[in-house]
Amino acid sequence: MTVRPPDHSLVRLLDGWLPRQRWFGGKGTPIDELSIGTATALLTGDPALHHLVLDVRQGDRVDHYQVLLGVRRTLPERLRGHEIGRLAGEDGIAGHVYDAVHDPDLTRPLLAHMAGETTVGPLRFRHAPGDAVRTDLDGVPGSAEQSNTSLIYGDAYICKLFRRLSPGVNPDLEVNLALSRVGCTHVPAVHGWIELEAGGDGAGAEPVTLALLSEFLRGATDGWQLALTSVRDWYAQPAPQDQPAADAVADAGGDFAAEAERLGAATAEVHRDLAEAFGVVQASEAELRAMADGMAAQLDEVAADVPELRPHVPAIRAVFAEVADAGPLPFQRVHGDYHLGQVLRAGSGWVLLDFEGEPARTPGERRALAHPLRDVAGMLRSFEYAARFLLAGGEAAGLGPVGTGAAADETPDALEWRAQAWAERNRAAFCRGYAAAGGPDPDAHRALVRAFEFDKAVYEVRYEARNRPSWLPVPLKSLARLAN
Ligand SMILES: Nc1ncnc2c1ncn2[C@@H]1O[C@H](COP(=O)(O)OP(=O)(O)O)[C@@H](O)[C@H]1O
Ligand SMILES: O=P(O)(O)O[C@H]1O[C@H](CO)[C@@H](O[C@H]2O[C@H](CO)[C@@H](O)[C@H](O)[C@H]2O)[C@H](O)[C@H]1O
Repeated sequence: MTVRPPDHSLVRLLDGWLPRQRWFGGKGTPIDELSIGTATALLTGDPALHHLVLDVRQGDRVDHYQVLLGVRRTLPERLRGHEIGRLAGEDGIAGHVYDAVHDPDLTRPLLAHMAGETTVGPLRFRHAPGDAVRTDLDGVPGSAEQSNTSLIYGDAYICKLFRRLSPGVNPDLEVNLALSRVGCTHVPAVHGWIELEAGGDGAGAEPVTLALLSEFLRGATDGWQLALTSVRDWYAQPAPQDQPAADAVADAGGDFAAEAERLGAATAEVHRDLAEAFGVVQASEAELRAMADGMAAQLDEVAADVPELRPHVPAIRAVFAEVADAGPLPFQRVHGDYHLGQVLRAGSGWVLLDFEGEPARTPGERRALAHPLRDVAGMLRSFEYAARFLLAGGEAAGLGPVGTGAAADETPDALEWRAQAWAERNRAAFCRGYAAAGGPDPDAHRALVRAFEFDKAVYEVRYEARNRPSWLPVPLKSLARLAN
């Protein structure tokens, strides 16, 4: 049953709550209008569960966000920190309104809906063909601070609730299903999904993907954590004397290069499987020029918002201009937002997650074909991030100072040398693994990789300025080094 409560009181509560959420993509711009697009009661009684799609207008742009609201007459202590506000019968709701993802009594029913392939109002719950989804597990939100909210159901499943909705099938579901079909071993199995029927939010003919239920890889560690452990070991060692940088990093203990090389190989295998699943086209010179223009347009937009980027604009623009002449290139589906936080080291090897593309991009851009070295450049940037963030922003971001090890008393130049040494060793290992497993050799396409790296770093400047200002020095520092 779909209910459309009169908007005012609930809207007022949500208007104050929404911009404070980590996953809210419109930070930095005031909300001009917030209204309820669809409201679906998934559970009535006490507690009650309401599924809402919020229409959020900021200037000319309207985004749609998914929220799950719990309502209880009395709020148990464990849910107090998640209260959004209280309604006394306005909008047909009486009681404490809270973020339902924190209430296992309300996350458990989502599995039962998927197992039963139910339809509730415009919401359709689905499971993978032949899959008997378990219904006895409570979902609790994962600790990762990400663009979406992931509910973890015991050791079995992880259910990603997409927060900002894109029209049509979400690329994460689309790509994971397609890769599973071609036998790719580097993605988790898909168990189910939730979708909103077309027209429910005015998005068009295809249903809008709301959630993706995947195999939970218990015991797997994400690449960012593994890389940081290695970086900390490296900074904890006394400064090496008279030794080539790569050897010094290798001898420091906790070397990550063998894993980086295996990650490069897994990346090339996924690119091969993406090419098989979705095909490859030759991008013309005009298309390459359009790509370079797109990079330059993002550069101008970000420089307008972030003054610290402006001194580097001419040098970056020159690098982008070069890609227009890179010759016809094979374009295909890629990951699109590839970094160390998107890969898990599981017992079976590296697994790639989150094929949604960059959260700030339009749906069309996220699905756009690209050269696979764009992903390679994303991961190369991530090695830079891992090496640098302790120096540039880690302490401010509460992520631990560099001063825990031998590097504590070193000069800025010596620390810079250390960061470059770690990043270079791991970047080289990743590229070696990628090329050896059949990917296009990054060394043979240096101008292209460089342009993709700059483009990613510019994107990161905007991402950090909006979401984690204390991290802004991380991409700015590497841009300062690369551009000069
Ligand atoms: N299948 C999985 N098994 C175990 N952990 C996972 C799985 N999928 C995601 N995660 C964890 O959840 C985090 C967020 O997942 P991700 O798909 O990247 O979401 P977001 O789009 O919000 O960034 C990952 O960094 C990883 O730590
Ligand atoms: O994982 P998301 O899809 O939410 O990606 C966004 O957030 C990422 C940060 O969580 C951001 O990645 C940047 O920071 C990472 C370290 O936290 C680093 O490994 C990446 O290289 C760097 O780009 C990503 O850009 C953004 O889209």
